[in-house]
Amino acid sequence: MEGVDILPHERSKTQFDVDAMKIVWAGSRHAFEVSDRMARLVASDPAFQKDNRSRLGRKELFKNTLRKATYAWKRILELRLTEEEAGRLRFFVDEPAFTDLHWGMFVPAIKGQGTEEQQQKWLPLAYKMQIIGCYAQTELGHGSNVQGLETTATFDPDKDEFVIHSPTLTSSKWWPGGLGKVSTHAVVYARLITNGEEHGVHGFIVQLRSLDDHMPLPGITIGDIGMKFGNGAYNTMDNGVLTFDHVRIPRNQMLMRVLQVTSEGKCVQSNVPRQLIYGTMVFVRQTIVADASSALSRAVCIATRYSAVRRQFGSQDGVETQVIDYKTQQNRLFPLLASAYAFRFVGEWLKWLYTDVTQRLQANDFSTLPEAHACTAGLKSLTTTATADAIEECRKLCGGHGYLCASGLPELFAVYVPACTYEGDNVVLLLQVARFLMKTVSQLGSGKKPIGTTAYLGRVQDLMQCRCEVQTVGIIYSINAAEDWLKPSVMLEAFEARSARMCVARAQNLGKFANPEDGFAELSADLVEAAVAHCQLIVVSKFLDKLQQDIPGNGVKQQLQNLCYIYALNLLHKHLGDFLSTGCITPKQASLANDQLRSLYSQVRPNAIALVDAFNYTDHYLGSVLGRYDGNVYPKLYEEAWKDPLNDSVLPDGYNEYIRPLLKQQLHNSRL
Ligand SMILES: CCCCCCCCCC/C=C\CCCCCCC/C=C/C(=O)SCCNC(=O)CCNC(=O)[C@H](O)C(C)(C)COP(=O)(O)OP(=O)(O)OC[C@H]1O[C@@H](n2cnc3c(N)ncnc32)[C@H](O)[C@@H]1OP(=O)(O)O
Ligand SMILES: Cc1cc2nc3c(=O)[nH]c(=O)nc-3n(C[C@H](O)[C@H](O)[C@H](O)COP(=O)(O)OP(=O)(O)OC[C@H]3O[C@@H](n4cnc5c(N)ncnc54)[C@H](O)[C@@H]3O)c2cc1C
Repeated sequence: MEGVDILPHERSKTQFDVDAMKIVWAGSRHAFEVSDRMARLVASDPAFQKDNRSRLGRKELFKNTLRKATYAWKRILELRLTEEEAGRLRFFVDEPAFTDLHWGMFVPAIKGQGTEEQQQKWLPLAYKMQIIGCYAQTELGHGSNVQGLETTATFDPDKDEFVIHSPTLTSSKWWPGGLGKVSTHAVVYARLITNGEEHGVHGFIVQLRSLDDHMPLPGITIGDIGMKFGNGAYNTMDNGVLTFDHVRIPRNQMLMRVLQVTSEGKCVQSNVPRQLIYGTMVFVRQTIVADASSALSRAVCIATRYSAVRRQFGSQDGVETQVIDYKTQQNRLFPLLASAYAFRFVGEWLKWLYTDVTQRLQANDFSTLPEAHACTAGLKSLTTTATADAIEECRKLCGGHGYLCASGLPELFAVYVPACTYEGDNVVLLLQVARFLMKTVSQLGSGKKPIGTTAYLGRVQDLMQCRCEVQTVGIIYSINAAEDWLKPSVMLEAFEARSARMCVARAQNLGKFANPEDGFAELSADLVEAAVAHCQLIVVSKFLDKLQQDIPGNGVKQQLQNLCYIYALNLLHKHLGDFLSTGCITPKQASLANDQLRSLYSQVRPNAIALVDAFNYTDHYLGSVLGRYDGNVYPKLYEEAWKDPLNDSVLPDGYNEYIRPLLKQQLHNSRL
């Protein structure tokens, strides 16, 4: 069987209701319908064509993005799309643009950190896009260390104004998306100084450009920071540089929900915790987790379809083997497929957690903010690292053709990989999780019961006193055969015990240092490992929780169960050192886990194509010849090659200047 016949044949082997799975993936029937409608709308509109992106120069590329972003906004208004529909439309347009920062960070920063009055003034302008905003926090010298920012906002009580100033080169704002060429306004983070005293970093709304002619206002120097990794990719975004030379703004443009500055320059702290200044990052990190499952599922969809189409070796009956049938290919691909589903469900849960913490904050309940910070930071780190690695693995899974831009994978990697850095470097974020875990463990002795995602540390409190010996974990007695690994309680216990034991061991080591900060610095690599274990436990437990829900559709739950156990058992295999060294499982049980994993791959194999079809991606969104729905890869790849500008003429530009004289010279030399 060749070409276009392969994927229909694969689909005929499916053992579950794909339409029902599409709804599980989307989150609800309503979400599916909205998403499906928006995907078709974008795919059918030539204005959203994107297949030439990697061939455009920077200026052309950027102008093209301006056209698409403004056209998308026009369509949103014309069609009176809801916020949900607009969000999905943006998703399928699939091109980073200034509007992401306007809607994704500028608006949320004003909503989260502005007073009622400030929201009433600025949000209507932003909602109508009469002003365009960005989020100007990072500087040339400091990104991770927010308290180290150097831009100053000095209050001048005589004029009732703040003076925003960049005192050094390293205080130049550097990186904000949308800043370089488009934004008229920014939320600028600067050190607040009143009456000669410093009061930490706060957000200020600053107008950057004239609303008449778009020229930078006096005292403001502004530009783009230059080309970034990859062709096309994130170069559609005008990440910018910005300096202030004593720029004055009215006092009421400091975002004052957390701290108010009076006209005399007195600072009045509200009852809101200071950490709320970081609230926009919590919001965006949560959206980044949801986005990870999208990027990962996209890469996996391409690699899975192509692995079914591609054949190499093993011709017994004259037909070569589909590469998806090689166990090594399955062992690399299926855990990524499982991760896409796992990240989808943990993303759903995180959205719930974020909504819950936001409602509590509105009611002045700040108790769950530290957990929300730890979860968003940790899961952002875990999912983006895994997704960036997975996209690259998918490229390799597609062999040589994966390296072609036509596969869609190089651009996907280039556009995705900065997610490991923006909104917090992934290691820096794991260190935040580690701090949270160490604090939780240190409070166990005082009888404070951990709640939420750390409740397990309380449940296994007896472990804290013991010497972490093998016998203390119940799973030791529960797993005697490979199938025993398919018990949810066993799996959960294994991950909880591993994480708890790693946390306790790290806490005990920290206790050996006279100065805890010295200990934290010295042991930071170990602490990061404990943070990863904790975050992996969250993902596994949320997937297991999902399976407890009523999931309609023939065979759907069975497939999800298979994927859940593939996700967990593959992690167990990859981190076997942790599980064995903490005495959570025995070597024999580890070997049984591998047997079970292989068996699950065989169960997923006939359903693999349907499991990626359930993502419901259009060919437009996938942007990949290898991942085409119809599997017609070779003719289309051949066709695509001829579209390259190098093939516009038979002789390349430069033939007469370089190739011809070279060949003539060689000929001349050989005759001598
Ligand atoms: C209708 C039409 C719609 C049109 C449709 C369009 C739709 C588009 C929508 C798109 C939506 C979203 C897309 C968004 C696009 C995203 C693109 C990404 C662009 C990138 C942007 C950025 O990168 S912005 C800059 C981000 N920067 C960082 O992340 C910096 C990282 N550093 C930090 O977060 C902190 O400084 C760090 C935590 C590392 C250091 O803190 P620390 O040293 O501990 O010191 P302190 O600052 O003193 O903190 C102490 C205590 O505070 C706690 N804490 C820290 N952070 C937080 C937090 N975020 N929340 C709560 N609490 C926090 C910390 O735990 C300490 O607590 P303790 O109790 O005292 O221990
Ligand atoms: C594409 C892109 C878009 C961006 N958009 C925006 C935007 O819109 N607005 C905005 O304000 N910013 C934006 N940023 C900036 C981004 O938020 C920062 O780059 C990010 O927070 C990382 O900070 P940094 O660059 O200072 O890295 P650094 O902190 O300098 O990291 C360098 C290395 O040091 C390590 N490191 C740093 N601190 C520690 C520590 N305490 N312990 C151990 N290791 C450490 C890191 O792990 C990393 O390996 C963007 C960045 C990118 C790449």
